[in-house]
Amino acid sequence: MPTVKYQSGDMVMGRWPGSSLYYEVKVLRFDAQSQLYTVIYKDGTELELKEQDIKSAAGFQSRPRSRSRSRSPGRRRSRSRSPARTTRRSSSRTAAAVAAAAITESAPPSRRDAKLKDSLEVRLIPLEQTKASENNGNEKPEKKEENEPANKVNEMSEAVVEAKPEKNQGRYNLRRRKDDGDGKAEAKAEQPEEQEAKMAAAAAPPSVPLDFGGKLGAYFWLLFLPAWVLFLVLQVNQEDPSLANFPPPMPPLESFWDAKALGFVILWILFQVLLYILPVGKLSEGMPLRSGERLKYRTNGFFAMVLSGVAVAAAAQQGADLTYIHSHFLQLAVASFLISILLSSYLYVRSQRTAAEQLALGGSSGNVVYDFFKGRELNPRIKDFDLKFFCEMRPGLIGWCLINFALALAEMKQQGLDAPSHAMILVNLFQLLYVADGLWNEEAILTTMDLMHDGFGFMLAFGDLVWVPFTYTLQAYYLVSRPTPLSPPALAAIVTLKLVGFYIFRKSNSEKNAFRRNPSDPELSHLKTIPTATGRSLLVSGWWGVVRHPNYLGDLLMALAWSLPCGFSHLLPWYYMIYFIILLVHRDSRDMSECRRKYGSAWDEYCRTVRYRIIPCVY
Ligand SMILES: NC(=O)C1=CN([C@@H]2O[C@H](COP(=O)(O)OP(=O)(O)OC[C@H]3O[C@@H](n4cnc5c(N)ncnc54)[C@H](OP(=O)(O)O)[C@@H]3O)[C@@H](O)[C@H]2O)C=CC1
Ligand SMILES: CC(C)=CCC[C@@H](C)[C@H]1CC=C2C3=C(CC[C@@]21C)[C@@]1(C)CC[C@H](O)C(C)(C)[C@@H]1CC3
Repeated sequence: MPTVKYQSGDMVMGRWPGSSLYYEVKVLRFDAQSQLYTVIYKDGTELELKEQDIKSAAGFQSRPRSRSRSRSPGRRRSRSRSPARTTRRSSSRTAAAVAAAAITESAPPSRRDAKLKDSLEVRLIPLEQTKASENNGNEKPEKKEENEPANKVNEMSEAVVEAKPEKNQGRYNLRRRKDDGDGKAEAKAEQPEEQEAKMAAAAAPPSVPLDFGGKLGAYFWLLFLPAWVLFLVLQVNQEDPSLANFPPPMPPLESFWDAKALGFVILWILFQVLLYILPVGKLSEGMPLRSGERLKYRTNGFFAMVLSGVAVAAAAQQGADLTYIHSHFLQLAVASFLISILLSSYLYVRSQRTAAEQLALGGSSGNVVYDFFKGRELNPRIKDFDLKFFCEMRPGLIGWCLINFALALAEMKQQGLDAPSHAMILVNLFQLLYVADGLWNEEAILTTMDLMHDGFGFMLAFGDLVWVPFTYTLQAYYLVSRPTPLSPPALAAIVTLKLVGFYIFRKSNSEKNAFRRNPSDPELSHLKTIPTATGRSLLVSGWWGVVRHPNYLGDLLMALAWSLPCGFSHLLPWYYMIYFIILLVHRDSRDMSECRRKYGSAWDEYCRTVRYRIIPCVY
């Protein structure tokens, strides 16, 4: 029977990930199966540590100032730069201070010091092991610190943690927090029994606060979202869609249903399924799951879009009347809604048989309506067919472009034009570019919130299959019967706005995606980062140092450029802009809570350093 060295409640010294520094921690529990201690740092960060990374407090003393000063020049520079190293107020330092001190330094010392002053001055210094206490392989990191300039120390330790986790495992014997989701590489270095233990520990999703107004909110959204789509579709069909004409008249019930429309929607989805499963294009790896597994995704979205375009053009050539989409918009939306209901019901039912480790952290509240709405299973798959990825990236998204194109044809037909209006061309091209870019960079979706954290339930199924194709097309629908002339300067200004927004959106998304995929990418070596307890780091310069969601900023500028061509006569074409502000502000706050939970004080440090959320100096 193995002995447990430390008991719950013991105050001991725990090693901080990626460093040789020890902090005072409290032992919370010991897991006999995984042989790991869960400990809590003074700032609330929880970690799971192996026994070798825990020492009794007796073997430690405060780091003597003189010793640190007598190190190599690189080391000396590091000491003199960081106020934390010289401020001695107590015998321990918080985990946040480590994160703060570890922001990789490429900025001049004075600027960096000024930035960190706030957070570090009141913090405490780490303890150092006395010679007498066991070393357990701490030599390497110490040496590195001595041999390299201070700014490199953290870069190196991060690179080791993230790019070469196997090595790190050997050197530090640390295990990341169980909810961090980046465990695959560690698993590689472990024995099968250890992996099993780890997976078991990672399995049960911890409870997270309910979102979207909780259980009552879920009832509301379930009713409101379809009703809102119905309202928009009926409203845009009115001759005068102004708010004075609210509510729009309700058409007879039988006009909601058209079997042919359902047939078309099913055909379209099946066609997209076919394109998705074709063994063409790259197989990309998703981010590591809680279990350590990395799923593979066929990222051939751009190819699917091009083939869809060819198929639609061929159908039109054969005499297919695409303006049917305009004249049967409501029926097509209803058919898609039915499919989204069927799909979410299937998802809910199958999630009852899904292993706990495959459930999302939200969506397992036990309340049927909430869980149905939010989605329980993180990555529902039928064999290799990933339902969430497929629905988010294919039928609705490519369908959005098809509908826009059909609406341009409808405009020409209705207004007797030889070519679509400038406004219609702008809206079509802008949104086509947005979708094409999303599909071209399809791999990047694998590092977004929906793919990494959200379960697949009604919200996303409805969002992907109904909301996107039937509300994101509203501007084009609006223009069909409402000619909106644009002067050349207005045209130029709108195009410029779109391009600026697109540049910010693409660059920032690509930067984060590249960093998440390979933190030691040489092209990103100039960026400053904050290490976190999970072993992942946070970008704190570059785009992600300007605001916390630069990608949202770019997206919002693009949304503005989509509405402007429709003019200011009605609020309706501005609906997307208003909705998008609400969606992104809410998404940002959801992401903030999620990151706060994942990264603890390192996240707070990031927020202190990057003060604005979406718009620099404003919000
Ligand atoms: N048109 C539309 O309807 C919609 C478009 N979008 C767009 O989709 C894109 C994806 O958005 P979304 O999924 O919401 O969020 P993000 O792509 O911004 O992903 C957020 C995640 O990025 C990681 N992250 C946050 N800060 C940092 C940092 N400083 N350094 C490194 N990683 C960081 C965190 O995950 P971790 O640390 O776990 O990697 C966080 O959870 C955006 O461009 C958005 O505008 C989104 C919603 C709707
Ligand atoms: C109100 C309601 C039903 C909300 C559901 C939200 C969904 C519509 C959106 C959540 C995240 C999305 C993304 C895109 C489309 C809208 C949804 C599904 C996206 C695929 C659009 C194209 C972009 O290039 C993108 C790939 C970055 C983007 C990812 C997020």
